[in-house]
Amino acid sequence: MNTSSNPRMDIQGLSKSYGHGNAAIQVLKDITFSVYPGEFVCVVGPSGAGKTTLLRCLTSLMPASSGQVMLDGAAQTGPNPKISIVFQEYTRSLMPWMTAEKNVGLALYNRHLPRSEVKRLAREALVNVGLQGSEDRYPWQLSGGMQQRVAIARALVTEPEVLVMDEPFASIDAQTKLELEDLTLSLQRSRDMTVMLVTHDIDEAVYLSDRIVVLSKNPASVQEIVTVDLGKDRDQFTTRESHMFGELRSHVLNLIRHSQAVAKARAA
Ligand SMILES: Nc1ncnc2c1ncn2[C@@H]1O[C@H](COP(=O)(O)OP(=O)(O)OP(=O)(O)O)[C@@H](O)[C@H]1O
Repeated sequence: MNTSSNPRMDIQGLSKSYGHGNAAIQVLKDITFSVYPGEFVCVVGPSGAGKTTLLRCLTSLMPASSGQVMLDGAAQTGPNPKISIVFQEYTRSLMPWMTAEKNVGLALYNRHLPRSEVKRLAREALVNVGLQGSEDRYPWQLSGGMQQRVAIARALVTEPEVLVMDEPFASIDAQTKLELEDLTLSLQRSRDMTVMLVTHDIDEAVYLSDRIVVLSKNPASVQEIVTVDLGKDRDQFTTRESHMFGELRSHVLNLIRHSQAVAKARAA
């Protein structure tokens, strides 16, 4: 990550309201931050703050009410193949009638590659997420963690510049979640990829991030951007036990508690 270089993604004054007229509810208000090449940024905030709305707007899955998102200096006007997305609900994002290999190959459908090349790339992507030997299995024959690995392979087979993940490990058991966090970190490091990940889990955010964007609520705006100076080499035991990890966790937790209290007082 190099914050002195040009941003890979520049989110400028993004606002979003649902509904119209008197019934309109503003969820995002003037969200502005940049993500730099090779950076791992997590977005956290109170429950229901608008984290998923933010990811949908910045990947153009949904139009923002105002503001814009720049990718490598160009304003985004629709979904961009340089950005891949991994959703929380792998059971709904994988095609149950397709094998793991076919699910991954699906991401390459509009590249007009020979079938043999799609097969080769899909198999290679599955190897990269530790699923060699499962290529011909269907999603329902795989554990939740394995299904999410397929979804990650499908997101990475197109070699995106930016990987956007919306609570990707929220429905995964605790042990597998740690493995998938480390898998994501190692894929990000080896490809020098830019990752933006939304999570409810503050420990996960501190463990994975170079910086954490903490959102407030009602409407969501950027409360603080926390730099995580834990170095590049992270380990589920030693990193999480370090003094700095504990301090960062407390700081982020306090920010979220504060914005939750403010939102509650405003609503009262
Ligand atoms: N399509 C929609 N139409 C109207 N309101 C919506 C829509 N999608 C989300 N909302 C509302 O916007 C607010 C933010 O929702 P969003 O899912 O973005 O928050 P979140 O921070 O991701 O939530 P969570 O913490 O539960 O994951 C919520 O009040 C939600 O009810």
